[in-house]
Order: sequence, then structure tokens, then C-alpha cells
Amino acid sequence: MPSPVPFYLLCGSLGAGKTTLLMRLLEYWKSQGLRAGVLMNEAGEVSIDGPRAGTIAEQVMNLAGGCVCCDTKEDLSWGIAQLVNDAASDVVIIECSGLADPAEVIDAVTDLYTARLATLERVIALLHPIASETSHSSQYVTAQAIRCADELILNKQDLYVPGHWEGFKSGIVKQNPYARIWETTQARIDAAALLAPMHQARPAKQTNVVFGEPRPSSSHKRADYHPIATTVKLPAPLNRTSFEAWTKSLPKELERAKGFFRFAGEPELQEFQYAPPGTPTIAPIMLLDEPNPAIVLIGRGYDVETLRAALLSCMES
Ligand SMILES: Nc1nc2c(ncn2[C@@H]2O[C@H](COP(=O)(O)OP(=O)(O)OP(=O)(O)O)[C@@H](O)[C@H]2O)c(=O)[nH]1
Repeated sequence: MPSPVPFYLLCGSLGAGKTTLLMRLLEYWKSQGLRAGVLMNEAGEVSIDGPRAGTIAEQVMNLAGGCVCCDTKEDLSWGIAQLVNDAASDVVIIECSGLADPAEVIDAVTDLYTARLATLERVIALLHPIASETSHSSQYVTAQAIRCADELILNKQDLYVPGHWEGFKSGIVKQNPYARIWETTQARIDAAALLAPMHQARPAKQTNVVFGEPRPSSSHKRADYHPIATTVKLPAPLNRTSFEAWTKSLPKELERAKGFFRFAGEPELQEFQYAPPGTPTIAPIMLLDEPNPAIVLIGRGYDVETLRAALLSCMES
């Protein structure tokens, strides 16, 4: 039986820059002549990040919408088997949605069957310092990502003043003193250094997860920490003026929004991104396959129907 392939787990807070880093890692593996298989676990029904990764990766598989811990644990083992056995991936990476508990993913990939196919090589967590008082961010998932990580990448340094940034960093180091810390903007990182085999000097444990401990995941209810993900499909092109007005009316309860669509009378496919505290962006994008036009809205306590109706009203009939 061939040796297990290295498996990387990319996790962290919603909108912190996981896909931005994923694209960099895929470029790196490609430059090394390695076939990378990607598992995407996204919050909405329609995959937004998968088509982006598909422009570089050999094979991208989308796990059903939701979070790995609640919905798709078996799919994960099955997906790894497909990538390793059928797509002949040399390396496999999963990007967890900002809603998925990484400890559950670690649990799933270290089961006996899956461990014969893939070895958990590294847990990489992406974080950004949204102040907790202004965000309804999924604190439980972020805390789990920090606790599980071998590599902690503090991203979006450009958006913060040094004092705020240092406070953020020291808070993270307190929660996990074992991981390596990287400070980045646009997840720009030396991929070779990040992915190099761990040195002897590093802590002997592969991750900081203690499986013997009773994990809160067995007792927590989904509603306790999960934001709501709403997928709004957009079968008709949007009116640019109405859509731009909609992006200026987003409620503070919305933690993340992203998607693809077209404007009426304009040929390009457009990508929409919103990750507070950044401002919403709309930019033309080229993808290999035409994605389903849709926008995924993620947050807690926002008025789903009002926001959906306002977005749908931007469509031109
Ligand atoms: N200003 C700034 N924006 C960034 C940085 N890194 C990423 N972004 C932007 O933040 C948005 C979210 O980035 P993604 O890489 O999609 O984040 P993600 O963690 O994959 O998002 P989810 O999968 O929705 O949790 C995009 O618009 C990125 O271009 C950064 O360092 N600075």
C-alpha cells in the first residue's frame, strides 16, 4: 500500500484570509510539480471559494454546505479517499468554513481508515483582529482553531495600528504558546518555510489537541455559536446602481458576504467580497467554469428576509 499523503488543515475565523492563503499554497505546490487535492467546506449551499481554487488545483471537492462537525464528517473521509485513490493527489488540503470546529476535522482525519490514506501534517489557523465588541464572530470556533494550530497566521496587518495589533498578538500567544506565529498582509508568506517539515526543536506533539479530554463539541448545541448562512441565488443579472446601493446598506450583524454574479449589460463575471472591517468590493474575475450566480450571507441576528429581498430586488427582469 502506498504511503499516506500529507494532509493540511486550514482553519480560522470567518473572512480572515483562508482562501487567500490557500491560493498561495496551491501556487507553491504547483511550482514544485505536486498535484494538490482540495476539500472545500463552505457555509452556503453554493460554493464560492471552490471555483477560485479550481483555477490552480488539480482537483477540488466541495463538501456539503454547513460545517464539518455537524453535517459532513463522513463525507470528509470519503473525500480524502477520492482525492488520494482516484485523483492521485500528492498532497491534500482542506479549507474549513469559518463555522467548522477544527478539532472535529482532526478527529475525522485521524480515524484508522483515513489515516492509512493521509497523515495530518499541519494545522494552520488564519486569524484577524476584529474586536469582539464590534463583531458577532464565532468565538468558539476561533478559540478551537487557535488551540489546535501548529501555525498561527495573524493576517490583515495593514488594517490595524501597531498598538492594537500587539495586543491582539499577545492575546493569541497566551492561548497557544506552542504554535509558530506569522504576521502577514494578504496572507503573503514564505510557503516553503511554512510547509517545511517540523524541526526536532519544535514541540513533539503534532497538534495541541488532547483527544482524551471531553470536548465541548459533544455537549454544545449548534445554535450556541453558529452564525446563519443564507445563500441567495441570482439567476438574472443585477442592476449595478441598485447593487452598489445594497452594499452600502449592509447591517452590522453581517459578518461575511461573498459571491459571483453579472451586471446587466456588462460581459464580465463579477466577484463580491465583504469581510468587515474592510469595505465591500466588487471586481471582475475570470474562472475556468461558470459558477452558479449567488451571494452567501453569513452572520448572526441579521434580518434574513429583508436582506434577501433587498438583494433580489437588484435583479433586472
Ligand atoms: N485589507 C486586507 N484584506 C485582506 C487581507 N487578506 C485577505 N483580505 C481580503 O479579505 C476578504 C476575505 O478573504 P478570504 O481569503 O476569502 O477569507 P476566508 O477566510 O477564506 O473567508 P471565509 O471562507 O468566508 O471564512 C477578501 O476580500 C480578501 O481579499 C489582508 O491582509 N488585508
